Amino acid sequence: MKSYLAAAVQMTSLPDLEKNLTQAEEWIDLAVRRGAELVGLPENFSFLGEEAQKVQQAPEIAERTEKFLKTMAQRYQITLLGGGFPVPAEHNHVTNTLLLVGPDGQTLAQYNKVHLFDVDLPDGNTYQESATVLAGREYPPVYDSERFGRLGFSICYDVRFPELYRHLANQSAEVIFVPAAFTAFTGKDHWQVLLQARAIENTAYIIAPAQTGVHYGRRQTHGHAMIVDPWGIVLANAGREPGLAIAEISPRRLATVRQQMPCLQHRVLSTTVPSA
Ligand SMILES: O=C(O)CNC(=O)[C@H](CS)NC(=O)CCC(=O)C(=O)O
Repeated sequence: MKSYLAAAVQMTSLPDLEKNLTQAEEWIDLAVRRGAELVGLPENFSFLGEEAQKVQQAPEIAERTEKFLKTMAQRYQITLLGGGFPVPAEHNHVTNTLLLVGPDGQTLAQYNKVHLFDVDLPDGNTYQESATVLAGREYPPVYDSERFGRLGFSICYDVRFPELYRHLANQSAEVIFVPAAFTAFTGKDHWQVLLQARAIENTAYIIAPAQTGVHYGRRQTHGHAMIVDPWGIVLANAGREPGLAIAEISPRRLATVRQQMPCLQHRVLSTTVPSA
């Protein structure tokens, strides 16, 4: 692992696959021009729309999205993370699936979102992700990248479940992705705090690509894609407009923080690695 630049993309995805992929490529292109070698796209980057429409279009979305990720990774010679996108599953459901693709176009890691967002918010919006999504049943993997360190994965609402991140830390994760489509309502109070908490308690980098703005109807997301360092410092924050959060991931910084704050060495109650 050497020092490198990572980018968390922030975009306003719409119920329009083609437009979203075009928008995503523009941000990837800019991230690469600015030197990023590891680029993350947010949850639902390729389609964000009505649940029924999502399920109906899932076969096309899944096929085009996977192909897009492989083409982009090869074209720009980067390692690319696609935050969740719908992949057809049984009983007219989909999985909310994340993919990590390498510069040769090969799939390096895959994860199906475990925690589904079934929540009635005080602002009147109701979310019932489980109506269309089949929950993943396995812990996310840690992908050991020689270039980028040990990469851990999660998606959006997962960020509220610290046991998932502790599992990743138990597998020696050093850089953890949290691609999200956080609601505007919860995001203003919870998003940054949760990301910093996950970074601090696991002394790991957090790369959090995000959705922002109004997508359709009353669906509005919080934005603030960010990269947080292992001390909990926000290194980059994309704010509210579509754009990028770019920061250096440094193995020296990681080692320094893990020396200054050796809490991972002081684990008492979760030293056994839970089975998947
Ligand atoms: O809104 C949409 O249509 C798109 N959103 C999503 O796809 C996902 C699943 S519904 N959103 C979250 O997980 C939000 C979590 C969250 O916001 C929190 O934990 O507070």
